[in-house]
Amino acid sequence: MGTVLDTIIAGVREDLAVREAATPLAELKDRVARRDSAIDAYARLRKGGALSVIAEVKRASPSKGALATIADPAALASEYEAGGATMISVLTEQRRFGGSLDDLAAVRKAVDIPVLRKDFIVTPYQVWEARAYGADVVLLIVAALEQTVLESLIERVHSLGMAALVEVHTEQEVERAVVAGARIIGVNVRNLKTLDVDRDVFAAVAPFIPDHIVKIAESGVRDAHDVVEYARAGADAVLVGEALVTDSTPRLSVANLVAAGAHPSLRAVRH
Ligand SMILES: O=P(O)(O)OC[C@@H](O)[C@@H](O)c1c[nH]c2ccccc12
Repeated sequence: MGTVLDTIIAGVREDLAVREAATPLAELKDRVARRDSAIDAYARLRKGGALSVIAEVKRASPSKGALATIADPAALASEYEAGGATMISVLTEQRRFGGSLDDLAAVRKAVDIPVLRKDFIVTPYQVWEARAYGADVVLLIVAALEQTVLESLIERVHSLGMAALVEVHTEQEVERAVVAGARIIGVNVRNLKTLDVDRDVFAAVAPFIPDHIVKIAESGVRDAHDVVEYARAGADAVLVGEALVTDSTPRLSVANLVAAGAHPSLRAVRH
């Protein structure tokens, strides 16, 4: 039996085959050529001493099923932006997360901050697709990719002017990410085999990430306290999904998380 990750990727590949048959790569390339260039997410995340909040548009998850009825993803993203989010993450995987490329395009039109395509990217076609639909950043999951594939996907992402958020779970995966040329690394504290969240994983793995690389703590943020803990452990940014999509006041909640990450007591640990 394969893992949850294997199952998700099998579905992603099936859906991808349908889109590839409908839209040739050449057509995507034409659309990419007509777009404005991507926003420099690396610079935005690096800028300023304060911790950045990346707010996610997430309708469902494999662990919890449906999370929220998001009638208007663009409106939600605008609330996140107004609350002070540095970047918006949009789930585009359909089967388990209920997302779509239409969500990505809608969010892109609504906000002026970088937008991340959160999906299970395994081929260059999906990278072109991300750019064609307006993504500035693409998620690449080390555990899902052979080293040579990871390297070539990072190169493709960079060559299209985008940034790669390279997701890891362990020290060994950090090493693979660094060797492959990652500039932004996210430690996902959700175990992709058991789907359990263990926030201590960030503090255990982050010290192995070199200083020049942006460090993102992914998953499990419930409140300001969790943000402060991740910041103390060296996070430059936190990526928050469930807590925000299930909140009735997302703008205020983002603002609270941003304020927690900017607290003066964190200045000593942030450089
Ligand atoms: O909803 P949470 O616990 O705040 O987590 C957000 C984000 O980290 C999570 O959605 C995520 C992290 N890595 C992923 C990879 C694929 C899909 C989803 C994810």
